[in-house]
Amino acid sequence: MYDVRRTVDLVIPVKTLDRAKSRLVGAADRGVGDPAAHAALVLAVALDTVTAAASAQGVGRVLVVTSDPELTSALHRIGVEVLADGPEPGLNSALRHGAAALGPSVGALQADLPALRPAELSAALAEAGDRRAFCADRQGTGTTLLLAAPGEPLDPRFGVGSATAHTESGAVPLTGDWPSLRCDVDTAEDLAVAARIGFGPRTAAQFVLSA
Ligand SMILES: Nc1nc2c(ncn2[C@@H]2O[C@H](COP(=O)(O)OP(=O)(O)OP(=O)(O)O)[C@@H](O)[C@H]2O)c(=O)[nH]1
Ligand SMILES: C=C(OP(=O)(O)O)C(=O)O
Repeated sequence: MYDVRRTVDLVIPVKTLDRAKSRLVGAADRGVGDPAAHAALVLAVALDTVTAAASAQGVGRVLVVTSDPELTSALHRIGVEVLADGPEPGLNSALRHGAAALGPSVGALQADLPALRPAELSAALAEAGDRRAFCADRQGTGTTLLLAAPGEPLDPRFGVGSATAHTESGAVPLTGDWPSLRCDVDTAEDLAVAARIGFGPRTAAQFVLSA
């Protein structure tokens, strides 16, 4: 068990399945690039991420911000809350829109963590305590998790170089050894690393299907 002193509501953003994870097109079907195979992979990765996050100690509500109808239906089937994108376009706007619908203690989690272990997310919440904090990706340049201090705005600064941007915004870099929380999948190499950690069941099934 972890010393998780507060409950954090998480917002998880996902583009429409045809636009999301463009650098992974072809990864699920040996380079063919069939749009249906790509959508199925992005869907599986998102569902594995959300399911793991929702079961982590210290996580309260999980809200996915997306305007994708297929993902929305799949999330509703497993009892996950969904909010459509607001009027402002873009990732950080989607995060602010989601955070505004959640409680006083909020965080943002990336949707592309197919090997996520709930215990590693709980450990990150425990290390953060009541501080504004973030977890960098395994390359150290991006961000997989941003936590606002209780009662403070999320103030998300995701995008290229977000680890630096979050540090400059006063967020403490979390230091734990959490390979599954740090392994977001943008490239085929990231997917290979996540596979070695261990995919969640839906993502694993995509690769069995394409084998
Ligand atoms: N709801 C919502 N989610 C977004 C938006 N833009 C990006 N995201 C999500 O935010 C996360 C990071 O986005 P990006 O790094 O821009 O894109 P990506 O889908 O991860 O990958 P690439 O297409 O390969 O760049 C992903 O889960 C995206 O699906 C947006 O406008 N609305
Ligand atoms: C948007 C980000 O991630 P990625 O490009 O890895 O999806 C980020 O790390 O801020």
